[in-house]
Amino acid sequence: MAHLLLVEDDSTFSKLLTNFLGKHGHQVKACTSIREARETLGKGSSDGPFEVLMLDYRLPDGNSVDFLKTLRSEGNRTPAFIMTSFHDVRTAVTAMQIGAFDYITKPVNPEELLMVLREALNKGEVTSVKTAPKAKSNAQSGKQSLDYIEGKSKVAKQLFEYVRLVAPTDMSVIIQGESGTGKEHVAKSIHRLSKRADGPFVAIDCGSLSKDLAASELFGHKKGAFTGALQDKIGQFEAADGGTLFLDEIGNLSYDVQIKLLRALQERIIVPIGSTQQVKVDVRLIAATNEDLIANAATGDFREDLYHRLNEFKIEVPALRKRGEDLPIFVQHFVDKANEELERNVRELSKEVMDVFQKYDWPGNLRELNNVIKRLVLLSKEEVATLSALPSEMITAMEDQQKPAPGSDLKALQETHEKEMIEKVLQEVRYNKSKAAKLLNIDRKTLYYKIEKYHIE
Ligand SMILES: Nc1ncnc2c1ncn2[C@@H]1O[C@H](COP(=O)(O)OP(=O)(O)OP(=O)(O)O)[C@@H](O)[C@H]1O
Repeated sequence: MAHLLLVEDDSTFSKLLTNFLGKHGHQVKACTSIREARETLGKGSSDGPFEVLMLDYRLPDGNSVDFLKTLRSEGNRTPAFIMTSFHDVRTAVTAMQIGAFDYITKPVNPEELLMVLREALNKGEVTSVKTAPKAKSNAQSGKQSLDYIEGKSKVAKQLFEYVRLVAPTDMSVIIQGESGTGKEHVAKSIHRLSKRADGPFVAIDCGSLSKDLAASELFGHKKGAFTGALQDKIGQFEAADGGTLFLDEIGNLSYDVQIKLLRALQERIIVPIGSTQQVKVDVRLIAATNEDLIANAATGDFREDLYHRLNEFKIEVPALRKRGEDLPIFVQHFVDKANEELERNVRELSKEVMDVFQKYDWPGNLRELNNVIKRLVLLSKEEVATLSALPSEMITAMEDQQKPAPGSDLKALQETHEKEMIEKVLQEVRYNKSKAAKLLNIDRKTLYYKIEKYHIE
């Protein structure tokens, strides 16, 4: 049995969900607004602690992405997922960057809800630090992990050429790319192919670090350095000694922490908070961002000197929509993975599903593809997954995407204008085609051609 907090303002849906989850042995506390949820999560409330937060995206007093951002900045690490309409998927993708465990699209499918809940419960507390297992030997670390797809497209080949080129050096690297494109995967590849492969790979999600705790997380602290520092703590810089430190969403670090980071990089020395002792560290830094750090530097949000220190080498990870022939390769990979995880036996996706996938623009990139396929596999009873297992909103969204926005098709606009003009002039000259051609400044042959083209009577 798990203790869950549900924040949902639709009371009928909230009751349904509470009953359904209750039948599956969970205890649900339901709130209807952010304010109520804050009170429930607040100190002294007898309802907590909660194991998972289930948040409707649109709430009467705000949206749950902002709410979650605040919770994470206050140090709350309870796994959370957002329930959203398909049209808000882009927002849900942002939510995952700030530490939501997953998102689920409405109307909520019960099996899918239980799957996401199970995964959230298995994951336990959301941490900002993810340590990859140490590579066992040089020979092994040189190989790509089985979970890793390189792809065949031109952009994929170039990406891995850069990875192989920079990996053996000790250069700092900035990995830039949209959310979910696989930046962390690329960072791990660089580590595995580097001379540090036998050392640790420590990944920190700067997006989910609270401002106050970021410095202590990175550089460690001494007992009593601040309220709550009950014992000495080693920072992740020290934990990554001899290996690679991967800072995801680096643009989120505060200015103060950026200064400390620059010093650590330049002098290879860190000083834990509340300590006077310098600690020598040997760490290679890889940073990832989906922001334009140069633009942030121009506005003063990111230190330019730190940017240049990090930018010894830059790698762009392409968006899924630009990876063309890689899509079917990733699809098969994620289908195999989902079959294994969910004990299903989906062989492939139908041609219609693949057509939708090819046309869809995948704002959440590989992460979104992985999620959509997991749901497809979960909901498919047959060996071939069909359109019926796709959220209908995805198909509609894809169709809307295909249509040009009103007024944006320049050619159609020009043609409409041209037709109207020819009709007007022809009326003015009482259908004397020679006169009309003269006034329109075209020859008679062209005028005849256009009259036929636009079906002008
Ligand atoms: N080359 C790859 N082969 C197989 N799976 C991949 C690959 N790249 C990424 N993935 C999968 O796609 C998902 C997103 O990858 P990852 O977390 O590395 O993206 P990211 O760009 O770092 O995301 P964010 O911007 O949110 O930090 C993960 O589930 C990961 O397992």
